[in-house]
Amino acid sequence: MENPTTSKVVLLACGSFNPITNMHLRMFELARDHLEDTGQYSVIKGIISPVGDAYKKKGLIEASHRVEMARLATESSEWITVDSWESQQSDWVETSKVIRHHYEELLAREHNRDDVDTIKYTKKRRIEENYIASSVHHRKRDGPQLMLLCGADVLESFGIPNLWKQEDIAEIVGRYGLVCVTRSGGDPHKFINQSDDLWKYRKNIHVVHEWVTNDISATHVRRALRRGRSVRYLLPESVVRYVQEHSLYSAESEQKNADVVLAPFQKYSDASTSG
Ligand SMILES: Nc1ncnc2c1ncn2[C@@H]1O[C@H](COP(=O)(O)OP(=O)(O)OP(=O)(O)O)[C@@H](O)[C@H]1O
Ligand SMILES: O=C(O)c1ccc[n+]([C@@H]2O[C@H](COP(=O)([O-])O)[C@@H](O)[C@H]2O)c1
Repeated sequence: MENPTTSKVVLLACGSFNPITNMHLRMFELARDHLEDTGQYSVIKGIISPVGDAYKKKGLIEASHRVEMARLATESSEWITVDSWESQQSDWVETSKVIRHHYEELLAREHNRDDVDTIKYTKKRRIEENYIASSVHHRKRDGPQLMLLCGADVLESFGIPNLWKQEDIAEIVGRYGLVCVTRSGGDPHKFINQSDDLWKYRKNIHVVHEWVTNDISATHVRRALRRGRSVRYLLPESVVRYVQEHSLYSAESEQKNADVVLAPFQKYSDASTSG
């Protein structure tokens, strides 16, 4: 049964997912536990949104493979899903626009649910129309919240000059909210404290501490694969099989986009390929 005192939350994670790792999945579990522990939130859904090919990060393999691997990885989850909208866009889409897209979808779905509920209710008790109108209004106000879920490296990338637009950061953190999972080497609390922009919105930033130092990165996985090393237990078994069946991640695939002249938003992605 839904708890009327908690706000429903949908978590959205954006990234390359090249390929999806167990840590990406764990990030969702950690975030859900953390938010629900506060007693204020109920996490109803997680969405993984792999970036499109136009992101042109070095070594980024085709979106169709990355989306399929994410689908396989989440097959057994009751609440984490994959959405291919972002990956299907021909141009790179800024994260603020990806969030907006998903928020609109969420509102549209809520709206449809309200319509269905209203019809059911009207059939049952036609005379109480005023009550129906007010309850619909109330539900909209209390509709699900969408929060961006990321690792500390993404939060810290907010500080890289000319990477993110200031108004986008304000929109993401101020309007939607952020859940940030610690990653070895980073200190999100310190970073928030040192940024006036983030400090302003600190109440909307939920820092989740991962106590088990877990340095799985997609970069590490790709490196192991091109060296013919095992990646078992770093990735879900179904993803390991998919990688093998399609012979993904070789020295050649790592050179994809190596000659691309980087746009400002890609400078971070290149620098982050160090894990
Ligand atoms: N080990 C980890 N701990 C915390 N967050 C993580 C971890 N690995 C990935 N993430 C987060 O998952 C999201 C998607 O990450 P991404 O696809 O860039 O994976 P990555 O492992 O960082 O990739 P790469 O090594 O290719 O840069 C980002 O928000 C990132 O911060
Ligand atoms: O919206 C922006 O300005 C922006 C700037 C830099 C990076 N991003 C997003 O951040 C994510 C970074 O992923 P990755 O794999 O490069 O670490 C990816 O989804 C990018 O689209 C977004």
